[in-house]
Parts: sequence; C-alpha cells; structure tokens
Amino acid sequence: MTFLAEIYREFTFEAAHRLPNVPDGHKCSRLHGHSYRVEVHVAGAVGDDTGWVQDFGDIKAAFKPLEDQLDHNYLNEVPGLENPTSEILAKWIWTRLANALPNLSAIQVRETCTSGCIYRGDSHHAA
Ligand SMILES: Nc1nc2c(c(=O)[nH]1)N=C([C@H](O)[C@H](O)COP(=O)(O)OP(=O)(O)OP(=O)(O)O)CN2
Repeated sequence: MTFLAEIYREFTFEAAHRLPNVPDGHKCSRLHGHSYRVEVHVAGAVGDDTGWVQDFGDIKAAFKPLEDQLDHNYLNEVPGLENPTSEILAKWIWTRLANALPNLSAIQVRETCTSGCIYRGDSHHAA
C-alpha cells in the first residue's frame, strides 16, 4: 500500500563569513567560521516497488555543485550570499535545488550546535 514519507540527506561544509548588516559592535560583523550542517528534505509517496521516495544518491548528486561553491570558501564572495545569514543561505540552497528535486520540502541550515534555520519555500508561511 502506498504511503507518504519525508526523507533527508545531511551535508557538512566548512566556511567563513561575516554579517555586513548587523549593528556596530555585533560579534558577527567580524570574520569568523562555522562547520555548517545542511539537511535537504524531500517528501512524497513511497514507491510500491522501490520502497523509497527518492534515492538518497539523487540528493547527494544535486547538492554536489553547491558544496563545491560553499566548502572552504568565504561565503560573502559567493554571488547571492553577500549577507550570508542562515536564512539567506537556506533560501539560496533551496532555489538552486528546486529544479533537480521537484519534491523538495525543506532546507535546514545549522550554523552552530544551537542555531539554525528551516526554510520550506515561499508558499509555506511561518505562523
Ligand atoms: N537570525 C539569525 N541570527 C543570527 C545569525 C543568522 O544567520 N540568523 N547569525 C549569527 C552569527 O553568524 C553567529 O555566529 C551565530 O549565532 P549565535 O547563536 O549567536 O552563535 P554563538 O555560538 O556565538 O552563540 P553563543 O551562545 O552566544 O556562544 C548571529 N545571529
């Protein structure tokens, strides 16, 4: 019997950034780095024959070009990431994966062990 599920694949990358629009004296205006953790979520029906929503390998392949742009780079120099908050990074990733992963359901970006952002697309409004 068909059922629905949401799968995810986690990626990690190291990168430096600074936040250019924070108030004077804010610690995040200074250059610093993070071990970023990104979860890419895809939701849909579990195929009767495959037993999966989508191959995790498809998510890995779709994310690879983005990982190449982000890993060990200065995010502020990446086009579209001039103000690289978690929120803007999550949307940046979503925009670049949406064509390859039509059932994309969420991007989670963790900047630290305790801080991050979940973006589910512009049609999904936070309460
Ligand atoms: N909404 C957002 N707030 C902040 C972001 C962000 O991307 N979106 N980013 C930062 C900084 O990059 C900061 O490095 C991470 O935030 P913070 O949780 O304050 O990190 P710390 O580990 O330094 O936290 P402490 O518990 O104070 O040590 C800031 N805000």
